[in-house]
Amino acid sequence: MGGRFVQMLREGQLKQMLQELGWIYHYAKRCWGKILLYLLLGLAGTGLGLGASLISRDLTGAVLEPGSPWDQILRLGGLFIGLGLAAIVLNACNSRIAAHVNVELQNGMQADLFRSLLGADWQALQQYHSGDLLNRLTGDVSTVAESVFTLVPSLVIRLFQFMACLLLILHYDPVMAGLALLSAPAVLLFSRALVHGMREHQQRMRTVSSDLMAFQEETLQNLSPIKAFGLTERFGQRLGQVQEHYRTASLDFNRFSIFTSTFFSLAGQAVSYLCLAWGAYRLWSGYIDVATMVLFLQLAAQLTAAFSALVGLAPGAVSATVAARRILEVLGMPAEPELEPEEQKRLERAYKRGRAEGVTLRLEKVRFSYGSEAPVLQGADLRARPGEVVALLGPSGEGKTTLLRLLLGLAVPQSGRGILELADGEQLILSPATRRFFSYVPQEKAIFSGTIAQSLRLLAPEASEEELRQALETACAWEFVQKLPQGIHTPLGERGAGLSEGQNQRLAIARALLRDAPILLLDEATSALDIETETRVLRGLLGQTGRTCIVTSHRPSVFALCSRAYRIQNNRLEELSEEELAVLSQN
Ligand SMILES: Nc1ncnc2c1ncn2[C@@H]1O[C@H](COP(=O)(O)OP(=O)(O)OP(=O)(O)O)[C@@H](O)[C@H]1O
Repeated sequence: MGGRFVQMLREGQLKQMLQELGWIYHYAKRCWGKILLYLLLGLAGTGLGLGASLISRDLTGAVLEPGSPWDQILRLGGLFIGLGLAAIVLNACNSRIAAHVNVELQNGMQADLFRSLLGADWQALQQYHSGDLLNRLTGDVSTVAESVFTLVPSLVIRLFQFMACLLLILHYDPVMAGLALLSAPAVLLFSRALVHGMREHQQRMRTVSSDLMAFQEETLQNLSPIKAFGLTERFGQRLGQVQEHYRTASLDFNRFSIFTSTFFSLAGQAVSYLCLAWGAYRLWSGYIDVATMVLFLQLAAQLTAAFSALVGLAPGAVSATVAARRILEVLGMPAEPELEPEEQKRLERAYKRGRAEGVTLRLEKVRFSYGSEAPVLQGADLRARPGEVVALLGPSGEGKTTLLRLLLGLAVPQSGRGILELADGEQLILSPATRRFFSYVPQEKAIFSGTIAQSLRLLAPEASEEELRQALETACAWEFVQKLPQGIHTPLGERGAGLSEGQNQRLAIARALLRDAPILLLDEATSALDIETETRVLRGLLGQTGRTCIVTSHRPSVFALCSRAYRIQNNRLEELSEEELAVLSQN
């Protein structure tokens, strides 16, 4: 046994499980008082139930006994009803406590996980499917929260029952106690294989349920193209395939569970028969009387039941540790670096100056690749001064968006550096902390559900209605917003549903303007607009003095408004001459 234990320890499995249990304990600790109260009330409820059974016996005896005094019958009857009512009240209290603890634990874990996801390194997050993360946020969190509540009290109660029975048997007959414990070595012997098998099955179950959620989430996100391409039938079939994986994993797990529970039931039954045989022998030999024999049999049965119940807690515990591991995995993702308080103060001061005097953006010899893939950029140099509008152009997939991610500190260069330079020459290395210098209009739809005003105030919570109107006017959005029946208070659906692509883009531009940051990044931000509206939007935007602007686009109409341009091609960033830019603008 010791060898197996050491082997498990060496493999790290036990260490991992202890780490997971420790983490669950860390959460359970927050609600320790309530869990204890639940446990005590639960035990009191059990006591009341037993008391009611004893009183019912006395009450029946008193009713059947001719000439029993009425006041005794009434007293016992009152007591019986009182105990029944008290048990109902206790049950209600416990159900309330359970709800409190469950919600508290679930919310606490979810909030931590959510915070960790939002603060995680962007590149690390790319490894996960959002459906999988959603499954961890909901399914895994709920599994762990429930386990804290159901497992801990059950474990205490069953252990108490087990020890009490064992001590009683030990008191009357140590040999019988030894026999009753015979199934324990079998359990310990198989515990490693059992726990290992259970974890494997649980992990597989969690993975397939994540796949299922990821598939459903992606399907719902893409309902329009699925319908447009007539793919509803195909997606129905694909759901069937993913469900088939889920079904196979569930049934395999079920087979494993049946096998293990049958094994333990057989072991328990064999032990009961042994106890029965031993008791019969002792009775036959005249060592014990029939009453003691009956007591033994009852205690042995209870002991076996408590033991089976304890073993029965294992799947729940393993499921909780597997879910905890999946949550810990996300919590353990590398976080974006944070600044020291001194650095933070320096950044605050620099930000104020940057807003007033403008900021120069520089990339120096930057090399970047996604993971171990081929580099997207090598030796990239770029400079954009305050008041300049710099275009980034290049064939699709060459790295324009990637370059903006580097500027935003989402992606981190493997070598070289990105710098923000203030008017007095002070330099700040690009990082997540320097993101506040930027306003950004992404390529994809990025309007949240809620009213137009709520969406705009996301970046400027204090903005007045007049300021919102001005930003909408600059982005050429006011012309359609003012025609909406509820104006800026018009509610929008998911990802700005209810507006056209071009209208969504103009809202995103207005929102970016409200941020009032010294650098503006536009990633194909006007691609859905007609040339005339695009020119008006860009003129309004770029006419704002002092801002440093970087614009990615494929359109000549955009280049005509730019001061300088860089082309990304074959992993290189090359500045265009004035003549080249002029030729491009006229194409
Ligand atoms: N998250 C990512 N993980 C791995 N590779 C990526 C990721 N995003 C982009 N890439 C790869 O990096 C390269 C540059 O992509 P990027 O989106 O920067 O191109 P782009 O020039 O903006 O394209 P487009 O004009 O089509 O928007 C592409 O080859 C793409 O496959």
